[in-house]
Amino acid sequence: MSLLFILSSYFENWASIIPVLLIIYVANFYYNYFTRPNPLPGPIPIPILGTVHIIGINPYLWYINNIEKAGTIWEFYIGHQRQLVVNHAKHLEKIYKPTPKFFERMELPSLEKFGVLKGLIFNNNYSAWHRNRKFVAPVLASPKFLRGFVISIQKLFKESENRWKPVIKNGIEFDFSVWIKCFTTDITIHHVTKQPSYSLASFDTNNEIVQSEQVRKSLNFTNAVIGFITTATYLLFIPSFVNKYIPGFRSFKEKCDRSVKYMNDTIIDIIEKRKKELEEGAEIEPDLLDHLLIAHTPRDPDYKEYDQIVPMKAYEIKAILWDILMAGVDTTGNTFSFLVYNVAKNPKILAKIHKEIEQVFGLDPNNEFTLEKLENCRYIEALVKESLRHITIAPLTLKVLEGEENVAGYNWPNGTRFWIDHQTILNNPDYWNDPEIFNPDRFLSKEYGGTFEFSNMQKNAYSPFGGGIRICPGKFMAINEIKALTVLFYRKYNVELVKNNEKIKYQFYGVNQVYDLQVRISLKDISSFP
Ligand code: HEM
Repeated sequence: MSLLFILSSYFENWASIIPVLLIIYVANFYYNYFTRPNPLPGPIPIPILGTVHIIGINPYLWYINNIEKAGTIWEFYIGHQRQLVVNHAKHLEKIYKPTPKFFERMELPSLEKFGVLKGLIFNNNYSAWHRNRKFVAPVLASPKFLRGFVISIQKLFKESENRWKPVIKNGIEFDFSVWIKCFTTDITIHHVTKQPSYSLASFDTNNEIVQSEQVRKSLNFTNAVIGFITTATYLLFIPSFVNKYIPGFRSFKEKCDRSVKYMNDTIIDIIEKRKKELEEGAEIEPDLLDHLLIAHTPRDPDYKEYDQIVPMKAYEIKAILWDILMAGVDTTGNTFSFLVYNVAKNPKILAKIHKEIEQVFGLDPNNEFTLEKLENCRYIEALVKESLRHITIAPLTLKVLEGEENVAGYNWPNGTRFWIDHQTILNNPDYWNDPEIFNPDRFLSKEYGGTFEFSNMQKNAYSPFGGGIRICPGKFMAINEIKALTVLFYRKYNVELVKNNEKIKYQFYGVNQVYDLQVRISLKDISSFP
């Protein structure tokens, strides 16, 4: 204030101080930039925007164009905040240690008011996060939960098949990237919250399902779920100053806020309704919501009278459901789109899939199958792993350092932000033979006809689900969902690209989002099995 006072006495009015303040701000910004410790390669930032104007919201694309200069660790800026990008597995050793040292993630203060930062993904309070993780992670990985999930997937797929029935004889064409997003949205909403969800029915019927109040509400909710990941990415990469004061950005931010509020209110309604049903004696089902509502209460089959653990509060459950809806939809959906594209391009891989399906499930393309059967699909498992490696849907994850640490040969202060560049690590020729080639055999042992280069791999070179204490808790759910979908499609249908010579199109919005993937689905001649 006193500086402003002194300055104001030199100028005739307040407005004339503004350019001087700006000059001071810019000079201070560049002084800090040019004297920063451990200068690394990266684009030079400008005040307020940082490097967003050069690299957009996908630092990976900037990196690809500047790979020679970048080295194994480089930097970019969001506003005035320095960000480091690590793209070598050898630098991950300390970051993935099972300690809270790299626990913190990005801050999204604009979502604070909705209470969604109190779950897992964006929770930066270690003890609150730890409590939630202990409730959630064991359920998502439990055979009981996964068994029910595999059955739900088959039921939902059957519904789509029934709608295809009248037209499938001549084959059907549609944008697979949209179909799969509807599928993963419905299955996640249904299996996590038990609510009916109609986005797949709406897609299959070209929006001609009966628009009852329930359907309309459900579709609004689905749109909010799908839009949320874009919102979160936007809030993360666009500095808050820009969102607050620049008109176009401000109105977009307000629209995001309305959608987040709608999603928030709907999730609260779902929890309250189910809580009441359970209190009135409804039967417990093996989904996540019921589990979280009853855990450590007298209705919990493992309940002990002197249990010290306090049951989950509604606000904690809300934040967790929010997380799962956000993390479970686009991730699996886009991974499966990449898989479908790569299988369509590789007839030899398709033949191996058919062979394994015949061995494990026999020739009946309508059999209901179990989680245990899926576990026997070694080739399909390798195929899923390779899909996650070749173009990984989560190319970047952020970890924030607490305290000081030496990473990549440099000492870094408290609060340093490390982005792990999974896409580059998963495609580094130092770790992978011909990484650009889509080859599931690299994950398969020699005994099963593979090359198994995976077994000699550099530590941490394969971490599409992240690593350390915050490794993805939905890993088994995702892998089983993609495996089940692979079986359901390829045992019964031909899945071809409409434009076979076109490359897959995708863009980074929080995850790599595939778009405009036109496919043709037709009934397979079952006798064509090898
Ligand atoms: C192909 C599918 C998926 C991929 C590639 C993926 C990848 C990731 C990655 C890279 C992280 C960050 C881990 C880290 O910080 O080191 C993460 C976190 C997370 N994922 Fe997934 N994920 C997938 C599917 C799912 C599914 C299906 C769910 C839930 C049903 C889920 C729930 C979560 C949650 C809750 C977190 C935050 C964990 C925490 O901070 O403690 N993910 N995932």
